[in-house]
Amino acid sequence: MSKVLTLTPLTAEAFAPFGDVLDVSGPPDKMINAGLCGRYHDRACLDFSDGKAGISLFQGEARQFPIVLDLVERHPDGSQAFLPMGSDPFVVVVAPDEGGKPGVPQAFLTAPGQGVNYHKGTWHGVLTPLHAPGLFAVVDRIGDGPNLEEHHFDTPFTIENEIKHQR
Ligand SMILES: NC(=O)N[C@@H](O)C(=O)O
Ligand code: NI
Repeated sequence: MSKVLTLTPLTAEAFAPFGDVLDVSGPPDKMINAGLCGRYHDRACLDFSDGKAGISLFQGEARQFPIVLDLVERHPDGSQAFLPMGSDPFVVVVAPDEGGKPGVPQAFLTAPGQGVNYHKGTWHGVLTPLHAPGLFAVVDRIGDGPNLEEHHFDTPFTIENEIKHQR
């Protein structure tokens, strides 16, 4: 038996306790390149206990709904940003920390072009594309040690393909 998670549109406000939403909503912070480019400046908190920041490419398998969530993870030593290299929405799952274990997860659907940056230590689902090729640039910590803590839920959650708009 699984518990159903409601999928809601990703908003910066709802995601704020967990990380940053990267998108070009609103006016740019500055115009550059002779007025031909808007710069949305310094929009994510990159935070690494040690090591260095790196950029990797992830090619994730596209998932079909209903999506079963039985695992979340976190990176105690660094933030992790997922920047889609296409315009397909993807599923983002986060959960609050409750005494070292994840609480009830929240599932979000990104708008086309939105990326996310999980703050250091935030419980999150693994990369969950919905469309091939599932190509993402990932900015996270490059350093020693696993920088990974996983939690397997005793009872999995199910994410249905039904978007509920936030009130
Ligand atoms: N393990 C890994 O690099 N990927 C995960 O951290 C993830 O969030 O997808
Ligand atoms: Ni991760």
